[in-house]
Amino acid sequence: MPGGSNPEGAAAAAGAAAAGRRLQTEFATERDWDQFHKPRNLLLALVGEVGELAELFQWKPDGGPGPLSWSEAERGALGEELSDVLIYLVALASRCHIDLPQAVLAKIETNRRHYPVHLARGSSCKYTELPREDIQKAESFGPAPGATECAPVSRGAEEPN
Ligand SMILES: Nc1ccn([C@H]2C[C@H](O)[C@@H](COP(=O)(O)OP(=O)(O)OP(=O)(O)O)O2)c(=O)n1
Repeated sequence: MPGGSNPEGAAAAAGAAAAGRRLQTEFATERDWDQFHKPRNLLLALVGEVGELAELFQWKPDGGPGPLSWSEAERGALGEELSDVLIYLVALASRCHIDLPQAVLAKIETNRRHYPVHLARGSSCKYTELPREDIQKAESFGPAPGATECAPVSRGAEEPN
């Protein structure tokens, strides 16, 4: 079922994305910025904002406090950069006539198919490396030649972020 076990959450996310797209279209149109918002421009702007997001994390020490413990100012910046990424992503999808909410729901279904709980739980393996005899045949996915099976993730051994 599209939306999986939380259809209300998926519907709310789709509604928020649609509202964001409307507001961003209005923002650009009233500034006569549509001329600057070609797909390539929006993609590069998106990548630039991902870089700004990465800057917030880049010199944090390994094992240091994660984003939940950051200062109020840092968390404010985190919210802004995440928003910039989302705004450009939504604009890019719209400019490319991709129905992003619908595409996201469809992709989540694909992800569920690629990573069945009974095979993927506790494992960080790529789906092509999961031991999936039956699904492998059905979908013609096979491990890459020479690929080694990846080890299940041990919950106790997680790195701090
Ligand atoms: N041509 C533009 C310029 C800006 N924006 C919107 C989308 C982003 O949410 C935000 C990006 O603005 P800036 O380029 O000023 O970047 P920042 O907000 O990240 O500012 P700074 O670089 O100072 O952090 O504004 C836009 O839609 N189209």
